[in-house]
Amino acid sequence: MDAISISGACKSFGPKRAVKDLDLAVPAGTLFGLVGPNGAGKTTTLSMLCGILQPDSGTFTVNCHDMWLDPVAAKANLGVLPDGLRLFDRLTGQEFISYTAQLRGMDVNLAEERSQELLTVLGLADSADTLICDYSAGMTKKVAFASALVHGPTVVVLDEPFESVDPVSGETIREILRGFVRSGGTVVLSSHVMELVEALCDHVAVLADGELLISGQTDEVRAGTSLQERFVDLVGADRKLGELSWL
Ligand SMILES: Nc1ncnc2c1ncn2[C@@H]1O[C@H](COP(=O)(O)OP(=O)(O)OP(=O)(O)O)[C@@H](O)[C@H]1O
Repeated sequence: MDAISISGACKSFGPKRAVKDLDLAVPAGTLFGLVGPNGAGKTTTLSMLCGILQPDSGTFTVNCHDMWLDPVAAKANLGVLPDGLRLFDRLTGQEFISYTAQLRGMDVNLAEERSQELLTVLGLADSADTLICDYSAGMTKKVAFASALVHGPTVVVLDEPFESVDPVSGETIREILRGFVRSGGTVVLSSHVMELVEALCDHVAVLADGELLISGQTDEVRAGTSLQERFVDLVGADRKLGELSWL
């Protein structure tokens, strides 16, 4: 069964066709990496999937619920770490995670308990009572990550979850995600770090210029080489362009 299914997705911004008739299926219980060059359409695709950005056309389902026809059902078991979305930064980390949990209908005591647990696991216990506006970029990312998990979703969509995050916290996040998938959850994440995606994700899709170039098990996509090499081959980078004669 597919936890996520995208079919015929299109989105343009004026003349720019950011996503072009994209089909993508994410099997349940997988750790799925979405990679692509800058401007490939990753954030646009994930934003449409999560109900943040209105698509021009296409269907987006989460756990068989249509995100745009039945958003309440589709979002019920979904956790989202969006890229660049503002948090309520006049709340402390503890308040924000707890508030998010309560918006999800959780009991206040459980919300407080889980937010403290998440802050501790993510190394933010000492900053639990600091306002988010005073957090560093990595701390803010970790609080947003915690708020994506606090209600115990079955599917999580994470746009660049490792960006700005220190190596120790990065390993903690990877451990959390591996454990989540072992217990039956599904993860979709975008990243520019090929080594990380190759080591962490069992499935990967490569997007370029709004189109899906390849999708499948990581070993199939790698095709006997490294994901980095395969990615560069697929997106057709001209290595000579990296040479600056005057430098
Ligand atoms: N709100 C917007 N208005 C106009 N153009 C946009 C908007 N959002 C995205 N785009 C354009 O759509 C294309 C896809 O952008 P998107 O952010 O989805 O790419 P991405 O793969 O997430 O890139 P990156 O890896 O750099 O984060 C880009 O050409 C971008 O300039």
